[in-house]
Amino acid sequence: MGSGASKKAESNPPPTTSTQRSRPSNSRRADFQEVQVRPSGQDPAHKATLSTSNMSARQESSRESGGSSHRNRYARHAADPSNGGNNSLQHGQSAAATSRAGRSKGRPDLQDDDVVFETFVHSNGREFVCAVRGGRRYYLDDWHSHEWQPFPERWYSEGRLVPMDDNSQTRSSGSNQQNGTSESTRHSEKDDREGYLKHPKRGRVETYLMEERHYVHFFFDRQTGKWLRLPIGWELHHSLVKQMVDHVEEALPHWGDRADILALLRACNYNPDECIGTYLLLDGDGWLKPQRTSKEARAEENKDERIEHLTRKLKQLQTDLETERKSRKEAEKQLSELEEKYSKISAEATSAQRQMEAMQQSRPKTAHSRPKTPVAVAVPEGPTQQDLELLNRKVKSLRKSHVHLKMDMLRNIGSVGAVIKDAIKAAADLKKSDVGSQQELEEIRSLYQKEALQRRLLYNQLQELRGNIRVFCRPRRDDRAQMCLKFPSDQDIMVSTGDGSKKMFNFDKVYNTEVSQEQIFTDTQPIITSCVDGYNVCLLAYGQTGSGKTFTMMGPDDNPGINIRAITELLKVCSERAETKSYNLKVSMVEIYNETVQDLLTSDARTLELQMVGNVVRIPNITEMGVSQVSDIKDLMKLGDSNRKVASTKMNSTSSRSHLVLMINVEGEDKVTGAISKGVLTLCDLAGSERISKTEATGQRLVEAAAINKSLSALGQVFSALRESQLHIPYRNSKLTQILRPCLGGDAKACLFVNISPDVKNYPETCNTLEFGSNARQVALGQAKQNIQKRPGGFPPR
Ligand SMILES: Nc1ncnc2c1ncn2[C@@H]1O[C@H](COP(=O)(O)OP(=O)(O)OP(=O)(O)O)[C@@H](O)[C@H]1O
Repeated sequence: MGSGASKKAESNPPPTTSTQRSRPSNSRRADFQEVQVRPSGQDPAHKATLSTSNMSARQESSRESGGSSHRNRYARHAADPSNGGNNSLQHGQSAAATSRAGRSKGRPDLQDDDVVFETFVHSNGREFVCAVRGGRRYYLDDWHSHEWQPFPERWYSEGRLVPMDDNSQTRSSGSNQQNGTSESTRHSEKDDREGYLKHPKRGRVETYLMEERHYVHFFFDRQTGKWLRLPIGWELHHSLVKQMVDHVEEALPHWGDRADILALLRACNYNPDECIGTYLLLDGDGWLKPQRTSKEARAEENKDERIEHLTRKLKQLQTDLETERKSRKEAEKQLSELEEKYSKISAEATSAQRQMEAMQQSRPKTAHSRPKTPVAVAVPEGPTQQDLELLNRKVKSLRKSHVHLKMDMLRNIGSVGAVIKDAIKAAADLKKSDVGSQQELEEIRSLYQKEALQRRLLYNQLQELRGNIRVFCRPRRDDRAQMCLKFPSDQDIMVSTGDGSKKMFNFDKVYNTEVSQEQIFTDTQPIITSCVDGYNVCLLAYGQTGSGKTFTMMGPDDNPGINIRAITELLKVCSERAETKSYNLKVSMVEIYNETVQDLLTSDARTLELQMVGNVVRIPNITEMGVSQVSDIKDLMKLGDSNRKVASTKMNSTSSRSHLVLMINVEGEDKVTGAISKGVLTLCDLAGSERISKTEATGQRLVEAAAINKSLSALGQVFSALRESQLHIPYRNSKLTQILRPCLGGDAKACLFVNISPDVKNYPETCNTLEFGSNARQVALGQAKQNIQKRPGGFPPR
């Protein structure tokens, strides 16, 4: 928001009062103006007038009453959707009402006089920082002029108000939900992530290159001692992945190709529902289906042919079988008929035989007893010889076919027996393999136990690979304060109050109040010095004013902090490697004050512009000073320090209201291979994170507070987005997050110091700081990458 914002405000002048008209247009009054913003329906006589003096008086009374422990970043309570959401803040009065609603709901300590910061997103895409105090809403015309203007009534219908903490959510729930970028960003900068493609059916399709964070599945290769990417074929055997693929396959049974499913699952960041959704959304799209190779097509065609051939063969066999069955039935019928006939004929033959025998017995034995003339004897008609022979032949053939049938039957019974035998054998095998599986299971169990042990050993290595932000907690030494801290272990810290409430936090390292500067540096030394090997490294100090951030980062002259020790150590490491590598150390120092980046290594504290090109942040014209010996460092720090704006606050007369960012570029060239490594060490002393009511901020201090609130909220939003692997990481929400982007973008190593006060009076702020640290600790940036190139010239400039 710069001159453009001012112009817009000028072209739509808000209602002004006589007080406003009378002041010079170029006035740099750093205060709220006396205003008359009359909410509709409010009695015109009931004009609230607010001036610097009465604001201060209100604050003083609020502070003295000891009730104002509200932290401005709790502004979200004021816009609780249940209270009507952002858009329900129709005017100053309702803002106060909402504020009160928020107080009664979530923060009983929220006072009417507390300042609530918001962002007004105008429908034209521009954004303004707003502040609500005492039921009145104001907007900041320009970070440089520090002029708070009364919020124009008509703007309520021209845009929306967003509590500062919820910026990212509102952005993504707005009209740009799909691409995750704000309109304002689009208006103000050309975004090279936007693009389009031409789809044969859908026509022009808008595209956006999301800065997505993805899970990547690795396995540990013992041979190389490295974590390698899991091939799809292996991953399909992983139980968790298998479950996901099963889940998708169950929902989309016709898909069939498990590798294809897994590929889309990977693309959907292992979210089966998203995978199913994507498939269903694009199903039927010719583009989605992979092209068949000619081999696959041939195989497919052959398969169809084969199936057809086999079907034909099967049909033929079925017909043959049917014919066979019929003929067998017929043969059986014939057989039974013949058998019947045979038994009849043989019965007849037997009776004819008997008759013949009887006739022969009754014939006279002598010649005279024999009649002289032949007598015609009536012989009963029986089967002839021919008949008998025919019959015999038939019987024989029947016996033959009977034997055939019997053999067929026996053969069939034999094959059924073989099938049964096979089944029994298979069942036995199954039983055996079941026993085998049990043994295998036992082996796997013991293997798992071994693996679990090994895994514990590999945990630290994994942390390194995942790139979790390492969070160190350092409480300030304060001998006069009543301690509210306990240190159960070197990774745990317990915060307790007099009323007995306790909170436990866990960090990578928790120091006690006695820890030395040297010890602090020793613990961060390996991370810091890795920038000599081409890593981007970032160290941040976060905490309320006076908690020891500057002490930790800069430190006093006789007991220096991380900044000076780090550069000294880098010089030492570089000189140790001088035989094989030549190094070049360049230092830049900037301050981010009121959303303006200022170069601290020029006497005029020049304002710098940031350029975001893809993932790269450029700061053209930034002063870079070479450092070759330890004495250079102190001169450089002094120069930067003298240029730094230090605003006094009541809590700490030297407390800084700006972020100090020290960047050390370490470029090394291998004398043998010519390979160039380029690492950047970013050391950042953040502005105090405390609520503004405690610092009694008015006027210019209020503008500073708004800027600090905006940037630290933006840092928290970046952490949250990274932690939740959101599609859009809102780096562009503040200058601080833009500058820190290379350190929080996925290939750097990051360390966060949460500096806290041990004083029981600071309990709420201490808890807020520790919560911020806990959230940051869950952020995984991904494996840090070395920036090494064979030839110079390929590195993106900062
Ligand atoms: N560990 C410590 N041991 C001794 N003194 C300390 C320690 N930490 C901080 N102090 C002292 O406390 C005072 C406030 O510390 P410091 O200025 O570092 O706070 P800060 O968090 O940087 O505040 P600001 O936000 O204003 O920059 C200083 O006088 C500093 O010397």
